[in-house]
Amino acid sequence: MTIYQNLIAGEWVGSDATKNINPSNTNEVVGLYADGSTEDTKNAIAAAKAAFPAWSRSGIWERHVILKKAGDEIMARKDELGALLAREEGKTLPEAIGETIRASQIFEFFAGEALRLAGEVVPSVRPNIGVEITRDPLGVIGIITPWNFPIAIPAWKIAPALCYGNTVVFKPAELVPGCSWAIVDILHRAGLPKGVLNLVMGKGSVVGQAMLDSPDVTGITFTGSTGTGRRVAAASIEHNRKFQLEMGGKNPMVVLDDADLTVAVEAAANSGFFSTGQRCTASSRLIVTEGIHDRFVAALTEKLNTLVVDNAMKPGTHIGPVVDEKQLKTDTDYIEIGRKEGAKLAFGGELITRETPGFYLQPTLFTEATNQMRISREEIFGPVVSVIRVKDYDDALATANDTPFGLSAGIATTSLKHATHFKRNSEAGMVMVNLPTAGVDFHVPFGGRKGSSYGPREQGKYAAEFYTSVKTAYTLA
Ligand SMILES: NC(=O)C1=CN([C@@H]2O[C@H](COP(=O)(O)OP(=O)(O)OC[C@H]3O[C@@H](n4cnc5c(N)ncnc54)[C@H](OP(=O)(O)O)[C@@H]3O)[C@@H](O)[C@H]2O)C=CC1
Ligand SMILES: O=C(O)CCC(=O)C(=O)O
Repeated sequence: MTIYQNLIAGEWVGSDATKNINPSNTNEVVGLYADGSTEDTKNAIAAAKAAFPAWSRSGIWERHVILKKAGDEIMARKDELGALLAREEGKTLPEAIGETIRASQIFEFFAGEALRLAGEVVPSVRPNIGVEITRDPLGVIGIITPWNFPIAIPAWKIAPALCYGNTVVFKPAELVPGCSWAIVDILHRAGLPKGVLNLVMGKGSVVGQAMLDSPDVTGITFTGSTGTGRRVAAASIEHNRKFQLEMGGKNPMVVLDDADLTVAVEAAANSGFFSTGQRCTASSRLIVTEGIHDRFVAALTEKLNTLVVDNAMKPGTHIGPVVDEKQLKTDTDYIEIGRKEGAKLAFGGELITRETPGFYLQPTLFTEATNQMRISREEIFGPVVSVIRVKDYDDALATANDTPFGLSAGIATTSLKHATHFKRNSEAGMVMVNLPTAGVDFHVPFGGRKGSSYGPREQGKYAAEFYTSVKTAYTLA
């Protein structure tokens, strides 16, 4: 089998490799991907540092053309790349193609942003002096991505990093290197100069750690677990480096008595269980007022009965497998914890077998959960959802906000008053009304509050805040 190699200083290198396994069919090896070392990472950082002066002064048309070419090629290959994504991560083929389209749109968006780079000229408070405010690129950006969005998250970090004139060392999650390799290959062929974008696949504890330890990495953007996020933060403070963290969520969806039941059930099923619940924006707490509680639980259970869990590539599958054995164990451990805590298992909870050997788990719904139970407080990151019964809207809002996290939050209601109040008073970075808490647009800010995020927002034009440093220049006229 061919080894998909790392890209360091414009050369494909590496002979040690790790198998990329399909979670829908563990007999299938998706490909062999290079296993980078500390030395490889140091070489990649040195290459990115050497390439920075020229790339930071490159023309905006050159950046536009390269990012646009990448966006166009990803779109032209959406079915093939979507299939690769579904095979390596396990989300269903339609979801995977949708994510691939999103990645293409992100490159197109930042191709446009490259042409819109601008500063400000303002008068000084002193006579005969001009003031210019501009944005400089940071330098070498370390990009560390998780496994759950194998093409969209790399796209929304790489595209702005390059657009604003930074060079990059990129380390994707070891579980899903395929889509990352493909987009780096596309950008390389699109004409990026040597060393501007370096790919080092391999273990977080080796490659990621070497990035954290390097004084030459001037910014790190990270999405993943809270534990690793804290390591990124500690190491970055040590090096006086800018960093941005997107971590977990325990996102609430409030369902009020006056909700449209169909809208509420569709939003809850999508948010809680699609993409196998493996989204940081998933709703894992359904906070339901008394008057609709029993009808909502009955309708949601009926909906769950219709969802097909199977091979991600099979037509008709609604929910693919869990990503790997480790995550499956986390999910089943939490199901056991929920049972012991006294929540009622209203649906699912069992492992299932399918034609192909994979990590299949039934969508799992607990009712009679409290907001203090571990299943309601800790991020599970699987298709496991708790329903928490509350008295009224005020109780629902207080319960929704009573969490260490604050990424996204939703409300299902037909009341303008409650929707408006919830948008204002939710302690989450993203609020959805009558919509799933997951599934966001690519051109507007993405990020949360409290334990979910740290640093400036990602995506849209707000991305400039992380990837650039503001400079104020004074000139005597
Ligand atoms: N907010 C989100 O979007 C996500 C949240 N999670 C949460 O995290 C839990 C565990 O997932 P997991 O994949 O283990 O998350 P991690 O935080 O371990 O992984 C995220 C990224 O960090 C890398 N990494 C791991 N250790 C280090 C290190 N010491 N230094 C630098 N980088 C490192 C990983 O590399 P590698 O994987 O190659 O070792 C991966 O690229 C999930 O159950 C879920 O709760 C997970 C994914 C996404
Ligand atoms: O919900 C989305 O569209 C994005 C979610 C996400 O970025 C994540 O789960 O890491």
